[in-house]
Amino acid sequence: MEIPPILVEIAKRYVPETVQAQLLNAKVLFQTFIENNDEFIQKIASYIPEGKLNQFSLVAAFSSASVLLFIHFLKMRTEAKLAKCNIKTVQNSILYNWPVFGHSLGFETDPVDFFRQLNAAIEWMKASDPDALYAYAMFGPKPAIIPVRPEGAEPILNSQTHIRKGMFYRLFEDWLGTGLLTSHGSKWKTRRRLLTPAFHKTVLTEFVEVMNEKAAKMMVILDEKIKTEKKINMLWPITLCALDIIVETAMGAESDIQFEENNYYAQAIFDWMELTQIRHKSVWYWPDWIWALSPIGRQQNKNVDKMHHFTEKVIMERWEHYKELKEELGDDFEATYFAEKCDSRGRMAFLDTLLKCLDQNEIDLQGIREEVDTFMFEGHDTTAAAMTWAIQEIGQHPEVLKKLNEEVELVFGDSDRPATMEDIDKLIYLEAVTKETLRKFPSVPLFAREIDEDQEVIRNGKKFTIPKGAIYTIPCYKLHRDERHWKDPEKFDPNRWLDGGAAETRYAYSYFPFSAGPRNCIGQRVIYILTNFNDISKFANLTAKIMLSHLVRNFSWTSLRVTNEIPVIAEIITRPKDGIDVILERRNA
Ligand code: HEM
Repeated sequence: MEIPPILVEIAKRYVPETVQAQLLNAKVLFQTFIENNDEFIQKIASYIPEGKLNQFSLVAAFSSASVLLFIHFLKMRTEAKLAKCNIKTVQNSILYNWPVFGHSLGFETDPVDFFRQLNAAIEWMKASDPDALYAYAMFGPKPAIIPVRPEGAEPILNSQTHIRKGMFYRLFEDWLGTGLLTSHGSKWKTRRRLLTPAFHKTVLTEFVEVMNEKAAKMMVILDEKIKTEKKINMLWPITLCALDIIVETAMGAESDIQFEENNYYAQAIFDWMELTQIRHKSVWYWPDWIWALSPIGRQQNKNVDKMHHFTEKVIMERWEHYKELKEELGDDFEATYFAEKCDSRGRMAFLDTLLKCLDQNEIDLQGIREEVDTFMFEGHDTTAAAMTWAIQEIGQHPEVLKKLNEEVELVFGDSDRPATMEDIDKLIYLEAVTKETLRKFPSVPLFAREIDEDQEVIRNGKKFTIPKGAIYTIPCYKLHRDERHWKDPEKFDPNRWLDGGAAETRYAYSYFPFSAGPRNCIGQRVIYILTNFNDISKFANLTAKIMLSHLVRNFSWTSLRVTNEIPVIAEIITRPKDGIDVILERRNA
């Protein structure tokens, strides 16, 4: 679709440059929609009787105008209410507020630019009003409320009332159904209670063995790589290793995904992520029926079928094994199965805890699939992203790598034995490195809640009201870098987390990479229980620590790019655009 040159000329002369950019953005969005849905549009057109096009267009134009006017009226009413609630929006030059559609059309389509824009909007709001706790953006008549200071996150995260996830999470349901991440109300409460024992110490101790085994395999792969490649992009090997770990720990399925370049399950997961991110950014794909009819929606269905097929097969095989053993062992079953006979290698998996619930009619097979899929989704990419950023920061700070080398030498000496839980507890500096990495790069950059009741917040004598119906969107990445809470927030400084460091007395909501309150990450219990730490500030990511300790014991490396110059993509997960390149060398080669 071409815009008449006269309009282009008028726009160039009289419309400010920032608004011109937003107009171009809207044009790209519209064109992408037309291109991707050509078939669908043709189909709609085929229903219009021949010769009736003009009449049809008139009725359609009139009805559309009425609907748009109504939406615009609702939008204006909401914005007037927000002004009374002391919540403002950003200047149009940062993010344009369109009639009817609000800010939704003004968001950058490129994920790196989108994230920069969001962060710039938060900075602008803080600079323009030092007392501001929140900013809003409109998605048509629906407001998204964004805390711009950590103090604004506390009332919602801490609440037992606001536990419903934001509407964006619906886009994960084609794969995850309504499992722990996406469900709410009594279903969520029941599932959370059922799943908590899956993180019991006996289950988790088995994981250390799996993690060591998979990390050792990654060392073999890296050894092979450095023979032929000068610079190595670490994102891919780390992601595959994390996926290998979660396939075995969640499902108990023997997995060698790291060595199988074309593994169909891994491929389906990566394709699903990519297409979900496209859907996330494209409002027109949100209604399920448009998505289902669109070519990429159909492609996505195939990915979902593949992933469900894989999980269902594993669940059924393990369930049959469970039932057979139950019959064979009678009264001894419980003690034997959970102690040593879960599979031929005597290993427990999250799935085994769920099978017991199935046996006691507390969950059905579909419920089990939802939860296993949820662990797959939440468990691998989060860890892989954190690891990747840690490797980047370590490779850019030789003094950090030196301290890590000294620490692993002290704990492991020359031995290449697997890491035990006791070893992991002793790696205090490595723990500080993982915490600082998750401060600068929390794996989940944004998370959201749907507000079911008005929530009042009083701060420095000023009252803010987060209205019912708002999507409350928490920019974890930006709040972790708040200059009122962290000195030199852009600096990577693991010393903050050592004894006497600034993090010891920090405000709790200035750092929450695992979220906080009732809907926090159930995966963090892995660390919590195993290490017997009573203080939440002492957790570290077990998987990341085991994988990183293997890496530090075997290799040294230098990062080829400066961290703060790497473009960050923050859609579902915070990751470096194009991964990270390092020069990797065998230690003591
Ligand atoms: C570095 C590693 C990880 C980070 C940074 C992380 C972070 C988070 C965050 C921020 C949330 C809240 C998300 C939201 O409200 O939308 C969450 C939820 C969750 N995480 Fe993790 N996670 C990690 C690892 C894991 C692992 C290893 C598992 C499972 C094995 C896991 C399972 C879950 C589940 C099931 C939820 C939903 C909990 C609920 O709503 O009740 N996560 N995680």
